[in-house]
Amino acid sequence: MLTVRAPATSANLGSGFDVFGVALERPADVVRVEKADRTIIDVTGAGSQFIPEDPEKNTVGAVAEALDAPAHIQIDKGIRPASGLGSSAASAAAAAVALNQLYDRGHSREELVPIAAKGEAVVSGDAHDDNVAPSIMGGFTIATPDGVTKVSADIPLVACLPDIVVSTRDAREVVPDGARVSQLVENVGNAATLTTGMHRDDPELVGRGMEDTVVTPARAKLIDGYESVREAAFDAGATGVTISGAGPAVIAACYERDQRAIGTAMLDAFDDTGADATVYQTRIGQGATVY
Ligand SMILES: Nc1ncnc2c1ncn2[C@@H]1O[C@H](COP(=O)(O)OP(=O)(O)OP(=O)(O)O)[C@@H](O)[C@H]1O
Ligand SMILES: N[C@@H](CCO)C(=O)O
Repeated sequence: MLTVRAPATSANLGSGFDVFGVALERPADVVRVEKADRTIIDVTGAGSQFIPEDPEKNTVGAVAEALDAPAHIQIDKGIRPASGLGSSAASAAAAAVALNQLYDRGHSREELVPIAAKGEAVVSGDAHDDNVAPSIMGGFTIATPDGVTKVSADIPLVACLPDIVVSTRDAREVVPDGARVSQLVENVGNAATLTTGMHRDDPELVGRGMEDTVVTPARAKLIDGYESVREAAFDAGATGVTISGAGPAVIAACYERDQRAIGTAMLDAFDDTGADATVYQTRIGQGATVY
């Protein structure tokens, strides 16, 4: 039996749609694997009642198939599904790392990224790498078709997850077909600012670079209270606020001294809309860990 813990992640960070991602110190999924004649999946933990155990429908099934590594796979969910915190990706990332080692396949962490992304294709119809890359490799990652670039940044973050569900599949439907050149120019500036901030461990630059006028406004409509939560987080000291992944979680970059106040402000703002929420005071963390 081999055990791997893979962290939650926050993709996009506003200006880096389908490219940027960060590993979060917490929460995380824990996956245990042992060799078997065919793949059998058991799921327990947060939101497990909504997660299929059929290998054709669970993200880890596609990973076992891609690695030709049939196994009994036990998933203990620490990350609720349809959260925007890379729940489906964390299981896939953990399974990829675990099965690669169990079957001695010899893939590097970077090589495991597109393999784990096959799991994402099962649930969202699209094999985007921006959640699996940081969950496997840790830090801040830039995932492009040419590979993954990683920066080991240290930035405090607050993630606030309301008690509502937004599926990635639905949130991808509202992504606009195009953007104006002025928006492209703005996003290039923001993405470059954010990347520089990651290299310098600078929450101001990272926060400023999280602005996006293309995808985020279209998706904000799917999250009741998003604008007021964002405003409350800024008022409490956040340096940047955006939708985490496909939502409904909202992520704020900040200085450590402001984390608690920002968490409380976001919770209160969701509460005003009638939604319960969970706050994670977290920071950029490491990738999947083998026990
Ligand atoms: N191992 C798994 N863990 C979580 N969800 C899974 C898993 N396998 C299949 N699913 C399905 O994937 C969907 C959740 O994935 P989705 O991408 O919508 O959310 P997410 O991973 O939390 O969000 P995001 O990618 O925006 O961070 C649910 O329908 C769930 O049943
Ligand atoms: N980049 C993806 C992340 C969620 O899986 C999206 O925003 O749709």
